[in-house]
Amino acid sequence: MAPKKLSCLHSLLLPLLTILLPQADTRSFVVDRDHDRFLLDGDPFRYVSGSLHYFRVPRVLWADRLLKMRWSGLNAIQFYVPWNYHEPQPGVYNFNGSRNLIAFLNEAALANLLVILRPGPYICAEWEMGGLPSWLLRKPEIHLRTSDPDFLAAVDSWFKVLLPKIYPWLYHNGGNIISIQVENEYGSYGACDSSYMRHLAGLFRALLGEKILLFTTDGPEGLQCGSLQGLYTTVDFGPADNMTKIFTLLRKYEPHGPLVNSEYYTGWLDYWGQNHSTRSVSAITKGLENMLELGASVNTYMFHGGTNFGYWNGADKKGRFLPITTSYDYDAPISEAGDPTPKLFALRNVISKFQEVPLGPLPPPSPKMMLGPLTLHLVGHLLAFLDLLCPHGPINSILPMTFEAVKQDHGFMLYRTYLTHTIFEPTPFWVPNNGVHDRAYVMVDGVFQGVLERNMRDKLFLMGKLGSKLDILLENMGRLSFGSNSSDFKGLLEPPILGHTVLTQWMMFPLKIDNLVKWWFPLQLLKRPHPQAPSGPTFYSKTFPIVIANGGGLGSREDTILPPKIWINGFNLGRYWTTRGPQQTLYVPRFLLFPKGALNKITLLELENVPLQPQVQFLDKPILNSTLHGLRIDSLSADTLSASEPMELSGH
Ligand SMILES: CCCC/N=C1\SC[C@@H]2[C@H](O)[C@H](O)[C@@H](O)CN12
Repeated sequence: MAPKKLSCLHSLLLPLLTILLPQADTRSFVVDRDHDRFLLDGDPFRYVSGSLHYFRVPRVLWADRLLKMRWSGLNAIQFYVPWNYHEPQPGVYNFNGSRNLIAFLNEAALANLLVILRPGPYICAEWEMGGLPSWLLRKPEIHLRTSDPDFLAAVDSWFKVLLPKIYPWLYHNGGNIISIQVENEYGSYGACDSSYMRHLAGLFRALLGEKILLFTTDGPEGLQCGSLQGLYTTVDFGPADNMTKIFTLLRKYEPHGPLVNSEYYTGWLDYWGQNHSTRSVSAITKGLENMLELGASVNTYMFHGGTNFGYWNGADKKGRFLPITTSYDYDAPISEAGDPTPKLFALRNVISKFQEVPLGPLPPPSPKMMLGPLTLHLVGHLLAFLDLLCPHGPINSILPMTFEAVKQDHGFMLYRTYLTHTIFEPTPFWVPNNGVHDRAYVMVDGVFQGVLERNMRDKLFLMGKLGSKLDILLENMGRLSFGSNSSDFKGLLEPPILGHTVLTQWMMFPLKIDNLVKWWFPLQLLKRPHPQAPSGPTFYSKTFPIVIANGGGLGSREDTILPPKIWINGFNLGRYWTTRGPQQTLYVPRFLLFPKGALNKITLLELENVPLQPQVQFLDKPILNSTLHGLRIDSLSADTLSASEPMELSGH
């Protein structure tokens, strides 16, 4: 291994690793087409891999998850590299903390796991914009995932930073990366731009050399456009699919060499408002055994899903816009909270029939904590903090501007205009062409009027006086991560209409909500309550000590599960939607909570039905499968939730 920077323990291990491992010049991972297999250092090799995404797991928990995956019998892991996670602004790079890709590779090496790396540039993964940075859309005409020169220039610039970082970690250079995927299910995109794929392949070869195995992954329907001469073709499918039929089709692209399923689905993703997805243990284990009996190499997607913290969830479009939930539990063998499930033991049992699995006990599930209910106090209406939320003041324009046009990547923007005449009767208010992307909380003179929502609710009825202030708080709920048009612009895409009047003269306030919560709220002891009863977007908070009756003393801080959407000590836990479900709780890793002696701070932003005093409860079990479909909030027991519409928080 050639890790760059190791802890002292790792430095002690390195000489040992060097002795035990073959020297870099004898290391190889290749396709043996004569025997339809891989060879690792010249010996027959089959990988049984699992996907986990470092960008969905706090760094402090990486080693725990990787140990559990190794113990499960996996000999490799597969993960993406999200471009937008590491290049937040053009030319600005972040590989620190939970973004430290090299540290994650090192943790995988220490867990004795090989790596199948998928750097994109597009990754899908139900991640915000499929991993592409939204600042690409500042050129509105850009044609993503094609040989569009503007797109390729940005891709080249990004990969010239990323790929040299991983070069030392290629297996034949002494690292643990055995193969690298080019793009992701390109055959499903619809552009079918082979010059784009050839450009990527050339770039990877130029920056990574000729030895590393480069491959593609597509569903069976995408193999035609997704595969490319010189890249090893692999396929993805789940337990309900016809393995024989799909592998037969794959053989048309790879007549010789090992069969590979790069994404064998152990579960599935969740959308807000839809039922929680599950996949049966028996179907999954049967399918895995059938593939292993064929000698195929398999990556289980996901083995550990994790969480879409902050604003990082993506979205799909299936007739209508469907944001992905904060939880990426995926019904995976390791739960979102990091706990082994029966599915893990069942898969380990199958794997043990084909290769050695580590002996010894599996780490037990992490202890969970219950606390509360805690009653939050009202801090103030969102509009009362506009000076702190938008310190640079508004941007003025005759027509409303998108998030991308004002360089607001995530979260919220406030659109403001003033009525140019009095509206005496309730009058239709709407945005043409489904132009609300994605949810709009409408206020007149600070009084909440209702919500417009993309594909769901397109009209309100308003009244107001000449000069009344019309405020629209616009929520970006995550950009499309799959499908043929990922140029998913956010904001008011058209000027709203009130009656027969096209509303113009807009002020745009890009809101830095996370800065307010992280820096100002702790400092600003003053409250700025509503001039009237709570109405519309409102902040609440609560400080509290952690007292864990755990053996009488103050036990270690445990993981816990919080109902509504929330910030904990400034960390953005993600989105939450009580009236939609299926997710009713949010995962709170224990490292976010301060032990005794320090006060923890919960901050909540309610957007719609704002209670006087919402309550939150720390639970010791997640609730990911209760789609409420219009059930009233107060019909739920107090120990699950009391918050109404949840809200936004920024990236971490
Ligand atoms: C039927 C739609 C297939 C889209 N592909 C999906 S949905 C879940 C997974 C992840 O998004 C993964 O990132 C994709 O490569 C394949 N896949």
